[in-house]
Amino acid sequence: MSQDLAVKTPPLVGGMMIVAGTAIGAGMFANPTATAGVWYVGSILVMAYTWFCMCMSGLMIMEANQHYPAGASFNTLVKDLLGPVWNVINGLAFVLVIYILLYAYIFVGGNMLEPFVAKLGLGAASGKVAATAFMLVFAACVWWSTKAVDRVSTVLIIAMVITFLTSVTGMLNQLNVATLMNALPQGAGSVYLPYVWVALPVCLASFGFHMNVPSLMAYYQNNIHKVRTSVVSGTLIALVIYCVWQTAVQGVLPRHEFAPVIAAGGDVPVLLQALSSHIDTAGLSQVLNAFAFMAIVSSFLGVSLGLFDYAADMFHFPANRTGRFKSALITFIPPYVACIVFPTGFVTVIGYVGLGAAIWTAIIPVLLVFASRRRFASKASDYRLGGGKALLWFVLLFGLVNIVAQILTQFGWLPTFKG
Ligand SMILES: N[C@@H](Cc1ccccc1)C(=O)O
Repeated sequence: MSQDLAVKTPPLVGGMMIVAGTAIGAGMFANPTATAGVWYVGSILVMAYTWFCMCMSGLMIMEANQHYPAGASFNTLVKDLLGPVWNVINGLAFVLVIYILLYAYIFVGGNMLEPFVAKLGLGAASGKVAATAFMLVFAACVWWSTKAVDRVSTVLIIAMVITFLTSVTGMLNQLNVATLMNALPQGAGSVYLPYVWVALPVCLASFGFHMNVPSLMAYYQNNIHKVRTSVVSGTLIALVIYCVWQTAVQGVLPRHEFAPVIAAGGDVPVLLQALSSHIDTAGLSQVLNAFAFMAIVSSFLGVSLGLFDYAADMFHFPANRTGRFKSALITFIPPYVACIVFPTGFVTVIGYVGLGAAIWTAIIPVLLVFASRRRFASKASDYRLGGGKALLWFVLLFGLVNIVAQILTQFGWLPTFKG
């Protein structure tokens, strides 16, 4: 079995960072706004529920993956266990999610650069120029080499840890428990439960990391113990960071003051602007801005690499500059054009990410386990996720609820909190 102790595999911390790094991203800025309706206690419960289901579904991909040689891709598993139809559904949902994420990152990154570009005197064009500049600079990193992405990401992660700790400590110092509990005299109502549906898909998106599982199985040579620990602790790190962030934001910005942020589709600069009117020092809001910008860039790099490699593999583009240029065109042009032509709100599109991601991060993993338990006679040495069929149905239901919630929200059939 591949868990042979003689096989030396890389240290655990790398896997944990990969999972935490992929999970923590745009969702972070969407969560406080998307959960303004359920507010603080509700949001913590929604996040805990989502974390549990998403962590379990990650382990399900691992359980199915153990029957294949290390390095087998997500595609290989789906094609072999579920057949060509599911493989097409999976591929489409995968590409769609990445395109929407890149769209959101270019949108937000451009918005954040706009004040600087506006100083050049470009007038109304400055928003588009800013989005173009953001896309070109960071797409160039991806095109240049994976190593360039690796280097830039490492620097970003170190700077993010510093800015996150600085800004969050500053915010937690100014935290108001009455704000957090929505107990201010001018508090915005006490109806929370109907808003849970709108919050779910956005939270699902913020716990997505599942394309990492087959890569981790390759990285750790099918060592179940290491992959399981990476998935569980990486997603736990994400949960803790999201909860701290949620406390800092919803403890500073009262529920009724989310109105302008919600009206702007959850725009990150509008959220940061609203926060800065409650945070005393100007320095703190700058640190927060810097953190937000780096979080967007690091997700942009990580997510685009996923599609970049997928495109290169699918169209057999060579790994030279021209081949990489073709993969880059496929990766960046569609989301960039969409962003210039249809600039919509940020939280709105993250909801679509939740819809597409529910397919391949919740439903497909459950189906993979059903199929693999049927296909492969279980050996004593095999890993089997506990919880039996009940857990599989629990996670399947989670995926379906998220899909239905997002579709109904789109039709305007679910109550949305307006502040
Ligand atoms: N979790 C990522 C987005 C993501 C969704 C689905 C899969 C992978 C990544 C974020 O919050 O930015």
